Formats: sequence, C-alpha cells, structure tokens
Amino acid sequence: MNELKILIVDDETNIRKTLSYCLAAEGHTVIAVSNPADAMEESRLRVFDMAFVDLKLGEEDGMDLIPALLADSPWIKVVVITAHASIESVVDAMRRGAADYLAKPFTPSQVKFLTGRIAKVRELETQIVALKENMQRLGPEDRLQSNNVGMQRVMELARKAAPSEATVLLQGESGTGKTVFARAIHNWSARALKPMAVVPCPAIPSELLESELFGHAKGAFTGAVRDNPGRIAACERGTLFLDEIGDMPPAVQAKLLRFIQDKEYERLGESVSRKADVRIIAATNAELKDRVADGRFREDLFYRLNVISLTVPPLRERPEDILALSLDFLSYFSRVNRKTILGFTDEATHALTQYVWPGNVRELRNAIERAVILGSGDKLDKNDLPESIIPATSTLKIGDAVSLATIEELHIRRVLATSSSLQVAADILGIDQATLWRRRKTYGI
Ligand SMILES: Nc1ncnc2c1ncn2[C@@H]1O[C@H](COP(=O)(O)OP(=O)(O)OP(=O)(O)O)[C@@H](O)[C@H]1O
Repeated sequence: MNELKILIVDDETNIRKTLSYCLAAEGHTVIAVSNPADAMEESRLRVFDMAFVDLKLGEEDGMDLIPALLADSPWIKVVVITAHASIESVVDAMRRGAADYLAKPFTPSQVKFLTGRIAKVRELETQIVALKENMQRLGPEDRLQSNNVGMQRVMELARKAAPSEATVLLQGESGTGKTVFARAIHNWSARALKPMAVVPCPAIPSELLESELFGHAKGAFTGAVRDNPGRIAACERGTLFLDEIGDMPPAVQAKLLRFIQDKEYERLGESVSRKADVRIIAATNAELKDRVADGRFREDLFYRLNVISLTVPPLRERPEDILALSLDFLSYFSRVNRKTILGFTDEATHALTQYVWPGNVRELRNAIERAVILGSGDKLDKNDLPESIIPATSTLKIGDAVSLATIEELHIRRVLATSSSLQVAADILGIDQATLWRRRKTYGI
C-alpha cells in the first residue's frame, strides 16, 4: 500500500499514542500534536497527505483547523475524530472540507480501513496528475535507443544515475531531448509513481518564477488572492525538472541553492521554513560555465546542480538515429492523420540524412508531421519536406509575397544551420538567447 505522511491532532495523549502506533505499524510516517497552533506549524514544515483532527481540542475547536489545513495544503485529506459522532458536527466538518470521520472509541481495523481508502484516493490523484501531464504531451513514444555510441553512453549514464537521489544537470542544444531524458530518469527512479513537474524557466516571467516554484501566501503581492503551495510542494516525493535553468533570475537561484542544500524553503510572503522531499533535475542549452564566468549564474549553485552531468549530443552528431526517429514519427503521425504512408523515397531519405538539423529532434519531428499532413503518395517524397531543410532548392527571396514570419523563420533556420553555437547565432541575429529560444519554440526549430 501507498505510504502516507499523517498528522494527528488530539489533546488526549492516549489517542495520540494509540493512533500513532496503529498507523506506524502500517508503514505510515506519523507526527502527533495536541493543539491547532502546533498542527499549523507542522503543516508548514512538512507535506502531509492526511490529518486526523479531534473536534474537541481542550478549550479549542478542531472544526476551524479543517479549512486552515486545506488552505495550506489543498490535497490534504482531513478525517475528524468525534466522541459522539453527532450528525450535525459530522455534516459541518464535511462542509468545511473534511474527507471522513472516525467515531470514538475506534478499533485498529477501522483506522486501517479508513487510511487504506484514503491512500487509494491519494494514489489515484497522483496518477491523474501524471496522466494529465502525459496527455499534454501526447505524441510518439520516446525512442530510448540509439545506434550512436556517444548517445548510448549518455543513456547508460542516465540509467545509472536514475535510482540515486543525485541532482542531474542535462546539457545539450535545444530540441535534443533533454526533457525526454529528464522524464526517463524520473521513470527509472523510485519516485516514478509520484509527480514530475516541468518548469520552463524562460517561459515564466521572472517576477512570477519564485512564487511558481516555492508558492506564496495570500496577499504576498498584488494578485495573490489565495494561498498557492507552489510546484515544489505539489511534487512532494517526486521530481522537479527545471528547464533552461541558465535563465533563472539571481534571487530565485539563491533560494533554489538553499532548497538543494537544506531541503528547506519559504513561500513568498511568509517567514516560516517548510521542508519538501523533491529531486531536482535541471537542463540548460547555454554553457552554464560561461554564465558562471560572467557572473550571471551562481558558482555554488552550478556545483550543486552539476553532481551528475549528462550532455545530450545534437542530432547532427548522431546521424545514425535520423532514420529510425523519422520512421517512428512517420508511423505515429500517419496513424493520427489516418493515412497509410509506408516510408520515404530515396531522395527524401537522402535529404533527411544530409540536413544538419539545427533544431535537432524537435525540428525533425515537426518536419515529418508536416510532411505526413501535406504528402499524398504512399511514400513521403523530398518535395513533401519543408523547403528550409533543402536550402539549395529554396527560391524564397526578400521582397517575395510572403509574410514577415516566413522570412524570419527561414532566416533563423539558415543562421542556426551555419552557426557553431546558439550564442553565435543569437549574436548574428542581434537578439539575446532568451529571444532566440522563444522564436525557436514558435517555429519548432
Ligand atoms: N529520443 C527521442 N525519441 C522521440 N522523440 C524525441 C526524442 N528526443 C526528443 N524527442 C522529441 O523532440 C522534441 C524536443 O525534445 P525535448 O523537449 O526533450 O528537447 P529539449 O532538449 O528539452 O529542448 P529545449 O531545450 O528546447 O527544452 C519533443 O517533441 C520530443 O518528444
């Protein structure tokens, strides 16, 4: 059964002892306190799945604790303990958000049954989060095999690193599959059944990134109309994947460093420290060392992240994989578009394998999807592929009757194809790396 983290709030020592004993014997982690103030303090310190709350806590009322616990941890399942099990008090507790009740005196088997039911609900909730994430990225299966020796070595390292708790830093150009690797490491680890959150750092305005990760208290800033637990709390016992970490603002870097060192953090607008058990995987397509050298990235954080470093090779350095990936994408997109396309003509195969793929696997995938939609024969031909991947035949000129976006896309593609790094390409284009990143996402390069 799924192990839970359980908070017990009861002013009677005997009940705290008996319940703690029953629950610990089932393998759950238990913290027991006697009053609402201590309960709230524990709730801020740790992430709980479930709480047993006595409705009569000496002079105090357990009823008010239900919404307070839920505001702090929206996922928590509160079970109220009541001496008389009066219908009114149980209904009132349910209205305030309680999940169930336990009438005193209770037996160990009642506690076991109730906790088992809630463990099942928590497990289903976690699965739904994972399924939602998967649905958002519906697409072909990730190909976790390669015919290229360099790529095979990276895969082997990833498999070895996965079961450890070590922080992993994934490096490599945009579109090489760093997110695919992060997900594979999560799935190969003991955290696989818990959520993995993906946070693309440049996609979130820097002033919001801190609250997105660490959460905020209601009123912490204009627009913070309710408490937000943050992504770290939401993936407790899971994995947090920080994409493009090189773009993380300095204030957030400092807070992340503290979290990696001490597993502690504060929500924005709160001074109380919270704990969370979350593994960090980070990715960057920029040379993080260069960012450290010019003072844009903290050196201490770099070393904390760089415990295990994997560099995913660009597609042009593993041409052996182009056709296998192309065939996977072809079969997936043919199925989705209800077409029967059996393969590629020799000319298309030649074009696919000769092109340098500056946008890596992402660009290849987009090119095949487009070709499947537009293609009409039983094999995809060179002419079905985007013009930009066959530059010699491109007839597009400045001044032609096409949109600015078409010209911009082609220009970026060509500059990328001839540049030695993203920084060089950004310099030629006269834009910063973050802008280039956004343009590449827009055009699927
Ligand atoms: N090995 C693979 N098998 C199947 N698809 C892949 C593989 N590697 C990458 N892709 C696909 O290519 C696209 C880009 O991959 P991914 O997002 O993992 O790259 P990335 O390196 O994280 O890019 P960025 O740095 O821009 O975030 C995705 O659609 C992904 O599914």
